[in-house]
Order: sequence, then C-alpha cells, then structure tokens
Amino acid sequence: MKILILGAGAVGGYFGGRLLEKGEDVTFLVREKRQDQLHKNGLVLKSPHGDAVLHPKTIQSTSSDEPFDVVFLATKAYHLDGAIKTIEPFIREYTLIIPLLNGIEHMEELRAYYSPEQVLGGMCFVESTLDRDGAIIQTSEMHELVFGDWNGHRTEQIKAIEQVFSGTKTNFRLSENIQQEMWHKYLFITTVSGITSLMRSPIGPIRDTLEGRTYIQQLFEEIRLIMESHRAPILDGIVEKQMQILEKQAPQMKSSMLRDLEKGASIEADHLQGYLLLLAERYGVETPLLRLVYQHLKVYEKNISV
Ligand SMILES: NC(=O)C1=CN([C@@H]2O[C@H](COP(=O)(O)OP(=O)(O)OC[C@H]3O[C@@H](n4cnc5c(N)ncnc54)[C@H](OP(=O)(O)O)[C@@H]3O)[C@@H](O)[C@H]2O)C=CC1
Ligand SMILES: CC(C)(CO)C(=O)C(=O)O
Repeated sequence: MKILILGAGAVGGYFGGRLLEKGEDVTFLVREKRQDQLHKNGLVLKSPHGDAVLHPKTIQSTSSDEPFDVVFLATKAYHLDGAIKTIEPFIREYTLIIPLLNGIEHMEELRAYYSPEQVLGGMCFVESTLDRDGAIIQTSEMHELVFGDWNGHRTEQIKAIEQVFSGTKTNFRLSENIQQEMWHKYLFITTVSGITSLMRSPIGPIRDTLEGRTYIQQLFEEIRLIMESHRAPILDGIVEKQMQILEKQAPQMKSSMLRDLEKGASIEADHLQGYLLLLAERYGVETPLLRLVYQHLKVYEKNISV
C-alpha cells in the first residue's frame, strides 16, 4: 500500500517514521528546505520508544503526480489551504485522505474540496517537536494515531489500512466513532493549549494549585457548553473524564502550542480557540475565559509579526 505524508514535521515525521521503520512504503511530500535536511541527516526520531535514523523517499509537489492509496495531511492549520491543493495530483478516486490536525473546522474544508467519502477522520496524541536540526524529539511516552470513516463504516479498504498500520512501534487505532473522538480531542486540546499558553507553563504547576485547577475546569466548562449548543456529539460527563486524563499527565507536559510560542513560531489560535468563539457567538454562549485566552494569543501573534 502506497502511503504519502504531507509534512515531515513533528507529527507526520513521527508517525510516518514509525510506518517506514516497520517497512511500509512511505513517501514524504515536503518543501525544498525539509527535503535537503532529510537527504543530509535522514529522518531522525529521538523517542522514549526507541531512536531511529531513517532514509525516506521524498517528493516535492511539482516533481511527480504518482497515485497513492493513503495520504496523511500532517500540517498546521494555517498551511491547510495550500496543503489541500498540494496533495491533489496524488489523489485518485480510491485514495483515502487522513488529516492529523488538531481541531475540527478543517474537516468541513476537506470534505467540501474532495469527495467526502474519501476523507477519513483522524487525530493523534503525541508530544513531539522539531529541534534546530530537524530531528523529531518525542518528549513523553504518549503516542497514538486514531483514524476512522467519518460515519463509522468498517469498509474492506479501511480494514486493509488497519492491517497495514498494525505492528509498528506506535499505536494506530481504528475508531468506529471518530467524530466523537475528534470533538473530545478538540475539547481537550483547546483547554490544555489555552491554559498552558496563557500561563506560559507546563500543566503541572497550573493543575497542582487550587486556583489553577479552577481555571482549567472553567475553560473546559465554557468549551463544553459551546459544543453542547452546537450539538457536537460529546459524551455526558466528558469534563470529569478529561480532568482525570489531565491528572495522569506528567507535570512537565506541554501543549504543542506552548512549544511553538516558546520558539516564537506561528500558532493555530484561529483554528482552535477562534473557531469555538465563532460558535459561541452564534449560540449566544458566554465564554469570558476563552475570550481572554484567545485575546492573549492574538496579542502574541501581533508581536511576532512586527
Ligand atoms: N506536535 C505535537 O505534539 C502535536 C501536534 N498536533 C497537531 O498536528 C498538526 C501538525 O503539527 P506539527 O506536526 O506539530 O507541525 P510542524 O510544523 O512540526 O509540521 C508541519 C509540517 O508541514 C509542512 N508543510 C506545510 N505545508 C506544506 C506544503 N504545502 N507542502 C509540504 N509540506 C508542508 C511544514 O513544512 P515546512 O517546514 O516546509 O514549513 C512542516 O514540516 C497541527 O494541527 C497540530 O496542532 C497534534 C498532536 C500533537
Ligand atoms: C495535548 C497533545 C500533546 C496531545 O497530543 C496535543 O495534541 C498537542 O499539544 O498539540
């Protein structure tokens, strides 16, 4: 099965690297600078699950139009529009597309551009980042990639993919309710990225003070209310469940948004918190803490653009 991964960054590089390490037919669709880096250093993974130096096939958007069976989109939301068009030459009617972005808004755009049946739901849990030399550094043991047909169908094609994704050093999991899992992850990530970015701190020192916990809970609650008003398929008691998940995280756990802030890099504020605020406005939901988080991120964006 031919697998294409757009973006050899923290997420695409990690999960694509694990498939490649197992011996799957993986190609990375990259831009010039990353291609040079991969040719020079290889795809370097530094991980609690085992380091690796791999030598992947790479292509650039203009260098080929060969077809692929599965295409992962592993880009930041602010590069989504370009990425959607960049993968077009490699897509055939049988190709399945698996986006790995945080958030939910991109699903509408993708399902409108391609045939909705060929866009699966997808998401991942991993704490990874690129160092200055382009090596992928995984900073905790968490690593799971979840995918599934948008309406939960378990087709022969999806079963074949599940087989191909099995037996790697990481976890690929087929979900029969990917929409719900993506909304749950969206709740988790907007809260965790929002609070860690606002406080410029890993989760431990925030979570382990009474005041900090109260803010985390308030943010979870505001976002849950928005999602409920939108009739998103979230479970009752989801905030309590997510607080329990948060409890289990190591104190030094950081969101990828906080890591990007620390690097002075671009962030996905509009895609994550901003989209929720649009929904809040639509349904008349009061969200004072989410608004503060978003404003804080927009001020950061203004400062890095000057
Ligand atoms: N990092 C993490 O721990 C986690 C991240 N996520 C989510 O995963 C998504 C990806 O994040 P992450 O991997 O960290 O981001 P990175 O910035 O590390 O990687 C994104 C990659 O996409 C590449 N890219 C963008 N546009 C194109 C294009 N048109 N053609 C080729 N390559 C392109 C970039 O290449 P270039 O270098 O050329 O710009 C970059 O290497 C985000 O939505 C994020 O929120 C989810 C879970 C965990
Ligand atoms: C919270 C975490 C690490 C889980 O994968 C994440 O998605 C992110 O930081 O972007």
